[in-house]
Amino acid sequence: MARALLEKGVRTAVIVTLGERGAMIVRRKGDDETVEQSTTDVNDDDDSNHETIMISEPADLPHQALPVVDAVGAGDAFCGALAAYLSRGVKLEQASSMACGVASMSVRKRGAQESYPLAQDLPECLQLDNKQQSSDGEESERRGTITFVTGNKNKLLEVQRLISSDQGKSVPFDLTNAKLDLPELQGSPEEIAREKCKTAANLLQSAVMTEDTSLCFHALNGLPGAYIKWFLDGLGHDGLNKMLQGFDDNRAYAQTIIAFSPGPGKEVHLFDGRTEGRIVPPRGSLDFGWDPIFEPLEEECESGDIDKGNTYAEMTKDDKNKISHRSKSFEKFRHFLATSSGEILKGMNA
Ligand SMILES: O=c1[nH]c(=O)c2ncn([C@@H]3O[C@H](COP(=O)(O)OP(=O)(O)OP(=O)(O)O)[C@@H](O)[C@H]3O)c2[nH]1
Ligand SMILES: [Mg+2]
Repeated sequence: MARALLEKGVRTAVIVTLGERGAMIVRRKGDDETVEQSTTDVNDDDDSNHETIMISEPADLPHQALPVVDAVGAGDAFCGALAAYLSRGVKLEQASSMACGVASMSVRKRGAQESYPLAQDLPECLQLDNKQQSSDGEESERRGTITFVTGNKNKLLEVQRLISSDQGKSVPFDLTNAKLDLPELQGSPEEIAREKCKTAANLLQSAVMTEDTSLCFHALNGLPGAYIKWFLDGLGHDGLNKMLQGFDDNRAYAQTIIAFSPGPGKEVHLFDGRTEGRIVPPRGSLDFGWDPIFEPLEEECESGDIDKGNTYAEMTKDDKNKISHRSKSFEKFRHFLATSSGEILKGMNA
């Protein structure tokens, strides 16, 4: 349906609201918000001409814990809020995420109009544009939104957990999520991360963060590294263990590289976090990738003051976050956001 509407001449994008799952933006590949209608011949059965961007509300809105009581008026709340944000110059993806946030407030009250929040009742991160307009150049008041582009729900959950445990060290940025599977070039983890982040910033025309995780075996000079996803899919936990048979070194490190760009064509900043461990037969919950075969070294556990001898999959999520590759990289990123926020906000608005 969205593709048919685009074919009939919708100029920018079709947005489909998806209830509690947020919303979806469908547009022609290569279009940004200002591009005139494409002349591409669109084939309804072939998705190669379109891109779909999944949008969710900003993480950690204060009302999220409240029960949903009535969905009447939620679509109108979304449309009204979207129009308001767009009219203030907020980009489509960010405006859609914020509009999901407003609609999710409306379903927590009964009725239609009575359920819409007043501007002054909106939480800080949904008031972004008011702040920007009223602050008149005063940077300390301004906030920016960064879109975490990932197709991996477990990564998103861990980063959301890191952010919510970050209260008190807060930075003037809100995080939203776009679920996109981006092409990943071959190369070193740094090269892959840099190119993926550039692609995401161009595609979304906004400030983005991406993250790439590698699992690097010392005995294999760092392989499978960034290609661990395909090795894990192809060989499973047992196969990964077998790859080390014949070596007397089962050590490996997990590495996350967060890449951040304030916008299309802007500099990409990389933040590297590593945790040293051993590859062992699988133990613990099977929720997340290779967690069951990665046992962090004793020194890593000591540094986080957690029990030794467990795989990531046997730890609580909070314990994993105390020592994980992801949390180390995230901590560097958070420090960068905290110490360079003025410059970054300028770059985002330039
Ligand atoms: O057990 C795990 N514990 C972790 O902490 C962890 N972090 C990432 N992964 C997995 O390692 C591969 C990296 O690939 P990756 O960085 O390209 O991710 P992805 O393609 O799934 O998502 P994204 O690229 O859309 O963000 C994928 O198989 C991920 O599922 C992990 N597995
Ligand atoms: Mg990937």
